[in-house]
Amino acid sequence: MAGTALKLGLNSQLPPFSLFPNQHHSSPLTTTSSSLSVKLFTNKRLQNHKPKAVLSTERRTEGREEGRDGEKYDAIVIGSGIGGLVAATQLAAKGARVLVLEKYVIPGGSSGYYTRDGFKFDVGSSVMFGFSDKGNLNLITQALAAVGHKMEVIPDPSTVHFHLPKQLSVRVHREYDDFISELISKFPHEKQGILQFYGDCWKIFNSLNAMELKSLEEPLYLFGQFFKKPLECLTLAYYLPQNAGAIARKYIKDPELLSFIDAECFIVSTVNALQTPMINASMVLCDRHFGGINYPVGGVGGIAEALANGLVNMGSEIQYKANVTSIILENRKAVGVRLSNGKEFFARKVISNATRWDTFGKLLKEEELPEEEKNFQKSYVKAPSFLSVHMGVKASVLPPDTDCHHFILEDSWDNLEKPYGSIFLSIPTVLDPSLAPEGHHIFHIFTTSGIEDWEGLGRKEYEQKKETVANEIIQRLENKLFPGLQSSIVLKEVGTPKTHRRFLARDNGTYGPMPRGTPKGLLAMPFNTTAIDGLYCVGDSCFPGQGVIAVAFSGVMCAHRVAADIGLEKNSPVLDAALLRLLGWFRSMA
Ligand SMILES: NC(=O)c1ccc[n+]([C@@H]2O[C@H](COP(=O)([O-])OP(=O)(O)OC[C@H]3O[C@@H](n4cnc5c(N)ncnc54)[C@H](O)[C@@H]3O)[C@@H](O)[C@H]2O)c1
Ligand SMILES: CC(C)=CCC/C(C)=C/C=C/C(C)=C/C=C/C(C)=C/C=C/C=C(C)/C=C/C=C(C)/C=C/C=C(\C)CCC=C(C)C
Repeated sequence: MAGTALKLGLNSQLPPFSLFPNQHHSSPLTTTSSSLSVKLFTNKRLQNHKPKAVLSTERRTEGREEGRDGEKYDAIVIGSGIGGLVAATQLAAKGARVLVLEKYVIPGGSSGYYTRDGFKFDVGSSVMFGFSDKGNLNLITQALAAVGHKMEVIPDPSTVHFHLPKQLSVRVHREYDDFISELISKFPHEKQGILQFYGDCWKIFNSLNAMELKSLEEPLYLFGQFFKKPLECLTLAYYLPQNAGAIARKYIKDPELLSFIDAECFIVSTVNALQTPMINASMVLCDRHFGGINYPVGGVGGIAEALANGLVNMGSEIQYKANVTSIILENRKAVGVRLSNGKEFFARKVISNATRWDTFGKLLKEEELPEEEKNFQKSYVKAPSFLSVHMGVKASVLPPDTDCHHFILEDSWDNLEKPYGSIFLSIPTVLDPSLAPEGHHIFHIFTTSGIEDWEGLGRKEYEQKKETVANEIIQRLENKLFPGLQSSIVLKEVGTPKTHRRFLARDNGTYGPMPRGTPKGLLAMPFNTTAIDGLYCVGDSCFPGQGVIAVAFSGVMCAHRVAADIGLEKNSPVLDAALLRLLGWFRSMA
């Protein structure tokens, strides 16, 4: 539970966000995994598997690795973000032999971690959806169970505490009734509208929760679901092209309440409610009360570590410091990948967990951009990146009963979507004190920021700018919530969009896709197959978009489609072709 002692190394381990060369990050597979509360289920199949080599980039010296003639690998996955790891582990659980190639030294991407001076920091979000023990939408729990793991989690009593203009303060309690009563107490004249809007969200959530979630690109499954759960499927089909803001406006008139719903959506989509697909909004606005937000003991990085370990235990492989620089095509079919050191690996299918911009713009740069990708780029732009500040602070700076997650927008609703306009703050040590040395807390602060603000600066100017911008954000937090914050800091690491670009290998350090205008809900979002035969994408630039649980779903869908294509799941080539054409046509209508 919360107080479980986690032995963190005494030596500083430089963080991924440090820009100093020659930094090291100890392998999660050799150091910290034993200290995480990860339980191995009894699973005969897993016990019979012998762990294969990990970190084995040196295994063979010639250019070409095995995998071609004997078809050693059924699939290669480029990148070990949660999207890539879920696709890989789901495939391995179906009996496929998978190779994951990760550029960095540990798994997880945006859901990784780093340690420094006894603090253990989550790289990205600490708000975990899908981590409960009930329903069909606990996709993180299910992904871990597929590799025989279960992580101990700490229930968060509130998802987020909003601190908004005109002193509007709303706490999103775990219990739905408590949240709704608090919201109604702030907007009593909108009681009906509030119940109707959130009621629609529940209709969608309950439909999603009733379904078995698999690839929407696989016709036998999709038609089977329509047959088994017609009402639920029709509900989802009805809401698929709709956005939360438009539905909120059907029921609610008060502009301040509509702005609150914008903020509810912004924290998960980085855009306002009018641009946020209703299905995605419903998923997060309800799961936080249904399964609740649960924090994994030992930090978010433990999820990726457990998945990577599970993958290896099932006889597949993961290699680190394996930077894929191109996807190898033969007769317009993806057959393998080439690394920066010249090594080549071959497999029946290639899955890219790099963003679609990176996949098509960098790994396939010689190719003309396929029409589908042009359409994707017409509908979606890269969301800005983040400025992130990871701090260790003295515990005395926290008022009693401080919540774990906060969203702060001080003066004007107009600033919601502006760079540095609003501030996200997570204090995961409120839930799991073992992440920091005794008497200290972690502050993970982030705010949107574009790469253009950080380019063309000299080294000194860049460092000075990081210090100035971070200090302004910290001062705002001090003024609003934590008197004495500046003087309580014992450790501070600032990451910019350039840092995110470098360490997460995401074009411009982007947070993910953002609709160019008002989208038709999720209709234009591409699934996992691509115009290149044998190449699939997974992660947040695929349906349903950003979010750890969202990319986990994209991993489940991708694994199902690939498994059907390599004969590990039922498939029907005739229906496949018809459905893929139909889905392409739907997307072109968006
Ligand atoms: N600060 C934040 O909170 C933050 C920031 C960005 C993204 N996110 C969230 O993180 C999730 C993204 O998950 P995801 O699974 O889509 O991806 P990811 O970005 O987390 O992981 C992609 C992985 O692929 C690796 N990679 C990329 N290109 C590679 C290459 N050429 N060769 C080898 N490895 C390569 C990267 O190193 C990374 O580990 C989403 O939930 C997103 O919303 C959060
Ligand atoms: C195909 C056709 C055409 C039709 C058919 C119909 C149908 C059947 C349909 C179906 C559908 C489905 C199944 C769908 C599904 C979906 C899903 C699952 C979704 C999900 C989503 C999720 C999400 C979006 C999530 C997100 C999250 C996030 C992003 C988070 C974040 C967080 C953060 C950033 C943190 C914050 C912090 C603070 C405040 C501090």
